[in-house]
Amino acid sequence: MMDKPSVMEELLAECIIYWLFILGIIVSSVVALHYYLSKRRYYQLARKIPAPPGLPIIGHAFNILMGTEEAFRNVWNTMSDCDVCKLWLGTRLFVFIKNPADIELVLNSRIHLCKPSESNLLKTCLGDGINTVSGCQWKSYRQLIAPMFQWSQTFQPILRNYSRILDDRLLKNVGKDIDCYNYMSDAVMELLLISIFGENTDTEESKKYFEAIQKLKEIIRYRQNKFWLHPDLIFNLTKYSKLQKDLLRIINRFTRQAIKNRKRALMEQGYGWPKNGYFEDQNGNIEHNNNITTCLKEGDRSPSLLELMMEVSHNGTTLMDSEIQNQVDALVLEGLDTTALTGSFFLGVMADRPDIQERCAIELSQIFGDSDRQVTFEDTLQMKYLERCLMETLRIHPPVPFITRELQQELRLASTCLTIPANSTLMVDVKKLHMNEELYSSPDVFDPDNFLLEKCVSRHYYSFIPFSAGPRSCVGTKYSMLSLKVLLSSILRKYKIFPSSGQESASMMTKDTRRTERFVIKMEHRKR
Ligand code: HEM
Repeated sequence: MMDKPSVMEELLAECIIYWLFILGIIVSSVVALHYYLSKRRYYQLARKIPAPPGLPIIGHAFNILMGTEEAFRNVWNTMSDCDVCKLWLGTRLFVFIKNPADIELVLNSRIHLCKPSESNLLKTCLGDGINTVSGCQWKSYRQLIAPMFQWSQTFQPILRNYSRILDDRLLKNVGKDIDCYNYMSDAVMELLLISIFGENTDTEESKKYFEAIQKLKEIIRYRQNKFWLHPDLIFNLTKYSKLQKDLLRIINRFTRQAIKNRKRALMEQGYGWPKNGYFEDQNGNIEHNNNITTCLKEGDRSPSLLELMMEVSHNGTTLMDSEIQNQVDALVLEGLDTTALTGSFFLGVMADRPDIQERCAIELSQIFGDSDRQVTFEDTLQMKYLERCLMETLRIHPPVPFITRELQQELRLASTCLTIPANSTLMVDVKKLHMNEELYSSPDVFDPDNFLLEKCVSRHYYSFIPFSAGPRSCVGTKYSMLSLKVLLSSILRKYKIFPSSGQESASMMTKDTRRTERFVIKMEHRKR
């Protein structure tokens, strides 16, 4: 049997507990004070920024728990009266801006180039793509990839082939209800397949790859909006975790195989594969790797983006296979949904506004006359009215409604005397900017003349930023405008578009921030 503790021992135990308690209070006070002192400026600056009503301590987390749409709607209402607005998510600060002068300060800067930590979710799935990394790594990827998109003409033979494929598919749908988004995303998918992976890639595997990328994007978006799903520990308990793993398996298998196939094809043509900027010829001699593009350009086809990436060398280092894989996935991820949404909304508006559709058709008949010939790059340069309609589509319905940055340094705004603290997440509200009455006289009305030259020059340069602007803007801008012109002009030259009965008016859906509107249209042959 154990002896009962003596009075002395009991006193000693009480004393220890007492001092431990005191020590605990001191340590937590020091930690809290240190946190407050280190963050004092952060909170001082943040306090001055206007906000929609929130709760103490948790801020707007409750709103976000109800769904980000609700939280963003609050921001939308608050921002009707002021250019800046904040949202608290626990201790994380999100600041929304919509004034072109402030936007220019951020997007044009060489300092504020970092993506916020939410993009880490994308990074953990698809690796270090140009769209998620920051710093030197981003700079070197950007220097490699951006020039590949300067060669609009090199896409022309591909686009020409493509509009023929599109014609066949359209013929099958004449007179039927067509879901614009499904239709456009199939079309853009094929286009991206040809441009990125080269020819003969329209297989079951490639369809699965694109489907997987789209589903993965949905899962990532869902997870980004539910902050309690951010830690892997919790996310791994959900059904989405398994689905994500399956999708990643499909994506990785497809891209790896595509790289392997292109390498084999190039080797069969007499080119070995480059090692650190060099390649082996058939006799095993090592030569500098600078003539695959030349070889392909001199042949009867343009190099695909994958081939360009495989070839490209920078500062003596070649992209590794895994890096190429990440960049290819990043391009598909960024390019598919955005281009498809724009085309879909454009078709919805055309169905809704026969007057505008007719003006496009007249412009196209002036370019092509009665000819059935395929569209050329030069033709696309003459499609001025169609281009203005596309820009107006992107104004009213920007596929990327928020452009985000993690601020590494404080940012003093130009429009007010407010300063946004370092380490906050900046959200450029593209939709709100494009709906500003001071920039566009009737912002809710679909009016392609908003993009007449004289109107454009009288507005602030950063009044229209669907592709963002500055050093981190979209690399696919020219590519997507060119491909949309080819796709949409091919449709409007031959077909008249009508709304399907019961269809919500596309040109009136200006206030809604939803991303994937569904428009159903009908097509009939256009009389020459
Ligand atoms: C209508 C079509 C498109 C729109 C509206 C659009 C819009 C955007 C926007 C707003 C950004 C964010 C830029 C920033 O953070 O400042 C972006 C980035 C990007 N886009 Fe696009 N995009 C489109 C099509 C494409 C296409 C077709 C591709 C490629 C095939 C592409 C590739 C990229 C890439 C790689 C980035 C990341 C650039 C970087 O971080 O340096 N985009 N895009």
